[in-house]
Amino acid sequence: MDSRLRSIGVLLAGGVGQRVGRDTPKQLIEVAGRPIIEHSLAVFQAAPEIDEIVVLMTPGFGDRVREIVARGGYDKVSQVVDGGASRTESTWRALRALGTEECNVLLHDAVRPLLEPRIITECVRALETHPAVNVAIPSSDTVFVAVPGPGGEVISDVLDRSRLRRSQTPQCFRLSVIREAYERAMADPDFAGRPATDDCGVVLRYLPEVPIHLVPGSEQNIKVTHPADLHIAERLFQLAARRAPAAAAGALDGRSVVIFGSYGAGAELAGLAAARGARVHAFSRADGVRVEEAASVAKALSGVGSVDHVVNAAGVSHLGRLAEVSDESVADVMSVGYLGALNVARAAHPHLRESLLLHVPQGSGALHASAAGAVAGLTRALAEEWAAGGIRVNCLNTTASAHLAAQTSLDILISGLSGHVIDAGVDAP
Ligand SMILES: Nc1ccn([C@@H]2O[C@H](COP(=O)(O)OP(=O)(O)OP(=O)(O)O)[C@@H](O)[C@H]2O)c(=O)n1
Ligand SMILES: C[C@](O)(CO)[C@H](O)COP(=O)(O)O
Repeated sequence: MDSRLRSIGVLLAGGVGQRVGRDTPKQLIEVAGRPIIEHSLAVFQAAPEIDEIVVLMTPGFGDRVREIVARGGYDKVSQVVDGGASRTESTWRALRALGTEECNVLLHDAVRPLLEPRIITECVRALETHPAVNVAIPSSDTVFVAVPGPGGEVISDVLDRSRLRRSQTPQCFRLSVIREAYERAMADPDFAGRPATDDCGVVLRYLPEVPIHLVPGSEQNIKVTHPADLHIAERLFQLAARRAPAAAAGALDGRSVVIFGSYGAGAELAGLAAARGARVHAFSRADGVRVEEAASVAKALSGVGSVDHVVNAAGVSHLGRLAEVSDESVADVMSVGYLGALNVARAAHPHLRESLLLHVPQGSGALHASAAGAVAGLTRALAEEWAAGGIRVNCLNTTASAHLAAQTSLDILISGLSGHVIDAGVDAP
């Protein structure tokens, strides 16, 4: 088979998200600082195997997707097409929009935003030798058949779990194969009365002679279906950021990074960022820059001009119970710990191109906790306020060593996350 076929990612986003129950379709809800569909778009855009992306969007919301595409520079997107009344109708519309030239088609639920690049790579590789490919994971639950019984439902059969798999997406096909299956389905008067819940189901029913090869999916590749899935997805994105390997050399090539606070994590981060290609500007009290003074921060930043990332690692730590706190400690924690973060954010905004990262001051006790809570709240609110401008805002809350805090900071800067308060825990023993 021809391994040089073009590969087209189709994002199925034509649903209304009834089970999530919001006014807007769930694919437009923000998780980890971006609309869910944008996470999926970003994965397909970044995949070297993908040549083109077609989006099937809920009628009436196409312009929202076009805005996301334009703002994010997702230049592989060739068409945003109105979805149909059901998932299979959306697939059918996508197939009609794809033209006649043979290619690989990867049909993906836009509401599976945690798709791993590895899965796309394996699917496209599998399509070199298989005309149909699905992504699946074993079932950890026992699955049975329920039938109507006295007073409700009863179990009629318990299925053999060792042979059961849970179907995910992308579901991937040679275009001629999936088109043939759908043409037969659309010509079948019984199809509407017994629709398929996925595209492999259509191929299996109408082209049973075509084997559907399986590629291992991932437990993280969840489909946001119910309200609780929004929280699970948010948390999974946070964990992914924490697990990300310290950014590779060159990850910040050509980027400018301003760091306030030149002790501990600030100093370590300056070294790590420079080693990864960034132009680093570090400011501290030693240079006469005091984050608690708005004019001082603004002056430092105006000398730098446009900047890709700004990190506030300046903070005063405080340990102890409120009953034992001195007036001086209260003033320090509030002015450096909280007001400092606010000043850095306000002064950075006009210069900022990519992201702001605020370190929560370290410490313990009620005074510390109230300042930490204020910085976390500031982060979440700013992430929303600045999202339209494409600027991400995150916050790192850690008691780890300066080195681990700096590594985690670097991972957050390049992660694409926004609106996260990342608890980075402690160093591994
Ligand atoms: N008419 C439809 C219905 C669904 N989908 C897409 O198929 C994926 C999986 O569908 P599902 O989770 O069922 O989404 P919704 O149909 O939006 O959800 P619900 O059934 O709760 O309304 C989603 O990305 C969804 O947007 C689609 O493209 N066209
Ligand atoms: C395609 C799918 O995600 C595979 O698990 C699933 O069948 C879609 O079902 P939905 O009811 O449209 O969410």
